[in-house]
Amino acid sequence: MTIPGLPTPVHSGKVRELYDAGDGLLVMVASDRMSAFDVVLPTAIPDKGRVLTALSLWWFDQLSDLVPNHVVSADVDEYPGVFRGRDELRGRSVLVRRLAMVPVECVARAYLSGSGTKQYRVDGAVCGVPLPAGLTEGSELPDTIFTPTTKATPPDHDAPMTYAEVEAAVGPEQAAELRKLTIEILDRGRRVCGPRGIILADTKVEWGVDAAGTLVLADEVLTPDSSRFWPAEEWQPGRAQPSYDKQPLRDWLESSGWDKKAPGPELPPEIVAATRERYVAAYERITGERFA
Ligand SMILES: Nc1ncnc(-c2cnn(Cc3cccc(F)c3)c2)c1Cl
Repeated sequence: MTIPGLPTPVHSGKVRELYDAGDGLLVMVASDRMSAFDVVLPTAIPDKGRVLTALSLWWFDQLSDLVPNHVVSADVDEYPGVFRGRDELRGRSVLVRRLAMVPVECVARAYLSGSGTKQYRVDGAVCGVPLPAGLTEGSELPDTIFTPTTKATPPDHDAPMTYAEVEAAVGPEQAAELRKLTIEILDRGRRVCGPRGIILADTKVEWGVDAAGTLVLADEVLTPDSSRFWPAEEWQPGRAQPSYDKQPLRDWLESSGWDKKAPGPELPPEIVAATRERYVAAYERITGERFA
């Protein structure tokens, strides 16, 4: 989504852009683009960017007693320069302070799934963390574990890191803080989501360091794009769990005969509507607030 009059993004993700706003500031923008099975689909999901931005901001606020964060403002009328008042950014962007990003994708897991299950089946461990025997896809773990990865540049994939490798990368003090805080964030997210019928299985957070050397929570936090959200009433270890937000889309794609190596197909209106509704429902159930 190139926005006229804005500079070229300093980073373009599958569904997001990052702009330099000068004076040590960045503008993060969440688009309505949807990706599935690692493919960006041609059909946008209306309001997806606004819902995920609102949810992330709500979590930053919920976590503000635990950790400082990079948010400066989410009011586009307060943004600097060419970003100020731009309607294309309203509700789907955040003005943040530029940090020195920690070179580790900080993942915490309370359930075994995806790449974690694959590692477990080979090693009986995930990122070097030994797990009990007898676990399967979707199993709840006895404790929340820290399972970091490298920050690979596409087309390379993020590679699992052992805790010793994190210590070598950032030093033992910061490694201990990354593990403790990342686990605490997932545990807090679970305490909010669980009673509302949503299993928060895992999450990925990104950390930066400010000029004072303090760890600051950056990027997005506890959204369906950075975490696995499962409907609790459908939890069944032993198979891939349905995704709270993506399942209607995944089911349709699988039934449509789409070849996952081919470009993504256009989505029928009812699948777009069902997907939008899942994002809005997740926001309203978690925050207890109506999505406007
Ligand atoms: N506060 C910060 N300071 C320095 N760097 C970052 C940073 C770099 N990359 N990313 C990931 C990303 C966030 C959004 C849109 C994208 F395209 C990519 C975040 C941040 Cl958030």
